[in-house]
Amino acid sequence: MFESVQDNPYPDTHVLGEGPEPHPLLRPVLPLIGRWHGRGEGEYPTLEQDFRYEQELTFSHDGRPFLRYEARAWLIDGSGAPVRPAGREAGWWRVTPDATLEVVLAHPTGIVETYVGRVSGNEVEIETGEVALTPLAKEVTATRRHYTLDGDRMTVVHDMAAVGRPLQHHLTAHLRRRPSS
Ligand code: HEM
Repeated sequence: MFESVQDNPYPDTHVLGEGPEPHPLLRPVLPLIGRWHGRGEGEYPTLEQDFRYEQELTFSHDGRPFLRYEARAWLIDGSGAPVRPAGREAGWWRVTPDATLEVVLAHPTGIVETYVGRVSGNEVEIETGEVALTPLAKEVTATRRHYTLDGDRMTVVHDMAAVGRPLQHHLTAHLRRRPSS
C-alpha cells in the first residue's frame, strides 16, 4: 500500500536562526554553517599544469550533533569562465562531547576518507585516519584540511599524499559566505 505521507518533519537548515535549533555540541562548528562560494588554485607535482577552480560548499544540520557537508567544484580559465566540472564530495562532520571532530567524506572518484580533527578558535584542522579506495580509484593514502574562518570569509587548504608522493599541497580556496535565502 502506498499511504499518503507529510513532508519530512526534520529538515536540514544551513541558516542559523531558521529551522531546528543547533545541538549544543555543535557550538565549536557553528561558524561553518552556511553556503560558501569562491575561487581556488590547485597543483600537484605529478600534474603538468596548475589549475584554477570555483567551489561551492554547504554545511547544514538537522538539530543533531553533526553537520551535513557537500562541496562541488569546477575548473575555470584565466578569465574566470567555466571549463569543466571537477571535484565533488559529500559527508558528515560529527562533533563529540570533548569537541573532537570525526568526519567521513565520500568522493565520486571511488575514495572514502575518515578524519579526526579539532577546532581551535577560528582554525579547524582535520587529518585522515583511513582512506578506502575502490579498485579503480587513484591511490590516495592521506589527506589533511585546514579551514581558517574570519566572519564571512573562509580559507581552505587541502594537502594530500597520493600516487606515491608524500603529503603536500593540492588545493587552496578563498570562499565567502553566501547571503542566506
Ligand atoms: C576542489 C576540489 C578539487 C579540484 C578542483 C581538483 C582538481 C584536480 C585536477 C584538475 C587534477 C588533474 C587531473 C584532472 O585534470 O582531472 C587533479 C588530480 C588529482 N586529484 Fe584533485 N581536485 C580536487 C579535489 C581532490 C580531492 C578531495 C582529492 C582526494 C581525496 C583529490 C585527489 C586527486 C588525485 C589523486 C589526483 C591525480 C594525481 C595524478 O594522478 O597525478 N583531488 N585534481
